[in-house]
Amino acid sequence: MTEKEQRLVLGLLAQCSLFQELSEERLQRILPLLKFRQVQREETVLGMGDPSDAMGFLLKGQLKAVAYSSSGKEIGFSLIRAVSHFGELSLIDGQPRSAAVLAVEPSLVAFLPRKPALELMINEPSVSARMMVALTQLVRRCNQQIMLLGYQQAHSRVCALLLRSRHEETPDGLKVLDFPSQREVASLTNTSRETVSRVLGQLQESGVISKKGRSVWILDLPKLEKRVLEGRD
Ligand SMILES: Nc1ncnc2c1ncn2[C@@H]1O[C@@H]2COP(=O)(O)O[C@H]2[C@H]1O
Repeated sequence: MTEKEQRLVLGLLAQCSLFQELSEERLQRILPLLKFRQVQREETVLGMGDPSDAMGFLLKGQLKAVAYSSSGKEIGFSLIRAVSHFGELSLIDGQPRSAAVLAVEPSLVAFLPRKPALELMINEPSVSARMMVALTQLVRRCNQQIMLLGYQQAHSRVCALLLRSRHEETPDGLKVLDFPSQREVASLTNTSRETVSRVLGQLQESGVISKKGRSVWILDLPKLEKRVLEGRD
C-alpha cells in the first residue's frame, strides 16, 4: 500500500464509530493487520453459519445483513452503511455467523483477523464501550424491525420504513436520507418489489410523499403515520 493509500484508509477507519477515541498511532498499528477486499454488487461478503475468523469494516459502499427463508426468499435484517463495522456478533460470542452479509453496491471492506480484533476490544476500553453502544443500537433497530414486520399490510410496512428512516428538513418537505432502492425496501419489508413500487406510487398520488429518482420527500407526516396504523393495502 502506498503512503497515500495508507492515509486514505486511516482517514476512513477514523470515521468508524468504534474508533472515535483511538489515537492515530493506535489506528496505524491496526493497518498492517487488515486484509482488504473489493466486492461487487450481490457478492457474498460473509456466509451465514460460517465460523468467525475476522471482523469486518465497511470502508466504502453499502452492504446488507440478510437471511433466507426455507423457500429461498431473502429476508432483510438491516443495511450496513460506510464507515461501520460488521461481523462483530460471532466474534464476541464465538458462534457461527448470524446472518449472510452481501454487497448492495460495489464496496471496499477490510477484515481484521479474530485474534487482534478481540485483543483490540479487550485492551482498548473506548472500543469496548463503543461496541456496547453499537450492540444496544442493534437491539433497538431489531425491535423496530419486529414492530414493522408485525404490520399485516405491506402498505403499512413500507410506510413504517419511511417513517423510521432518517430525515432532514428541507424547503421541499422532509427529505428521507439514504432511502434504499426498491429491491432493498422489498427485502426489509418482506414484500415484492412490485408492491413497493405500487405503494410508493399510491403515496405519491395522494400527496403523502414526493419522489424524484431515488430521492423521497415526506410531504404529509401525520397522514403517513396514519397510514401505518390503518394498515391500508
Ligand atoms: N439484525 C441485524 N442488524 C444489523 N446487522 C446484523 C443483524 N444481524 C446480523 N447482522 C450483522 O451481520 C453479521 C453476520 O456475521 P456476525 O454474526 O459475525 O455479525 C453480524 C452483524 O454484523
